[in-house]
Amino acid sequence: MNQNNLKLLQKKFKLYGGLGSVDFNPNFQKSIALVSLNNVESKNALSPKMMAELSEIVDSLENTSHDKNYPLTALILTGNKKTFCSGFDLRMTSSDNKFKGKEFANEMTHLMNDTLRKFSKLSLISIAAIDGWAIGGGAELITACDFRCLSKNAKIKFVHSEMGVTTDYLTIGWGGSGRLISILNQKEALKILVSGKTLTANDCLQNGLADVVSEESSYGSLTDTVSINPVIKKSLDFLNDFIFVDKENSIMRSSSSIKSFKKIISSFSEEKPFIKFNEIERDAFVSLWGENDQLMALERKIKIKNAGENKKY
Ligand SMILES: CC[C@@H](C(=O)O)C(=O)SCCNC(=O)CCNC(=O)[C@H](O)C(C)(C)COP(=O)(O)OP(=O)(O)OC[C@H]1O[C@@H](n2cnc3c(N)ncnc32)[C@H](O)[C@@H]1OP(=O)(O)O
Repeated sequence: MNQNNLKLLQKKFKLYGGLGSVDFNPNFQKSIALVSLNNVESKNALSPKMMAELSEIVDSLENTSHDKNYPLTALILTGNKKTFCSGFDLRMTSSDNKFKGKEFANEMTHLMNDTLRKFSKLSLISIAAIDGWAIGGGAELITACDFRCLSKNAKIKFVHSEMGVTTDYLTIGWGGSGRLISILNQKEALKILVSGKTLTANDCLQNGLADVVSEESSYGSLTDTVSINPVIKKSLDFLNDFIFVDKENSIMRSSSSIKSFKKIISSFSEEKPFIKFNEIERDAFVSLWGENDQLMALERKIKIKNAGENKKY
């Protein structure tokens, strides 16, 4: 979608309105942002207004400024109060018939497809911190993240095949099936999508949809005090292992290297010829070589070598 059409859709969806908000905290933790879905009365369903907000946040994410010592390299996507997200806010359909129409379905799928495609291709490492339900469009959202951390009470359900009233125009509309195939495989994705089975944390750990499980679930509202939200805390631990060489002393890995790897990996897709993929990989390598982060890393290595007995290089 071109940028002008996207801006028009964002504007239109803001006017369509609805309850709730998508909140963005770029300085949640060193180098990590937090995006949270807040529409608690409807289990964090996304209203049109929230879709526009999410789309704008994703657009701004690549350029968000951050503490210069800890450039933004990762983000957590979560839902407020013991639920991740229950998909599209179905209350909209009783407030106005246009939300039951094909025109709206078409706009929604364009906006959400664009948002989640961009989200999954961000140069930031993303993790969905999932407590309670991720259902319908909510299940599709978690497929846009690189990783998923589930509480033991999490439930994932691609409800689409069950939605008798709406399946003729609201099929799997936010790009989740393609992404589910790339996370799992065609056979597993087919089973999950067609059966609409509710997947527990254990199911997801077994089939590979979950990367980590928190034995505790969250106790209450989401706050910046991560210690009271175990799913967020577990997600942070998971991310910090990627980001820091030495967590105790807050020594980061090269942020440009992390972001570059994320860009390279997310640019790979089966439709793209390998040659194109190799080109992207090559360009990234050349652009990093000789830059500050690499030179500093080399210097660190040389110091270690000179200090130690191992004189291989
Ligand atoms: C491409 C997107 C599109 C798609 O194709 O799938 C969609 O996303 S359509 C929406 C798909 N989502 C659903 O079908 C989920 C519907 N909700 C449920 O099945 C259940 O509510 C739940 C999520 C499994 C939770 O069940 P439970 O814990 O028993 O809570 P309640 O059912 O009592 O819910 C509390 C409260 O929240 C309201 N609610 C829940 N989901 C939605 C929603 N998607 N839109 C609007 N409101 C929602 C529910 O009605 C309750 O409200 P009150 O009765 O006023 O308390």
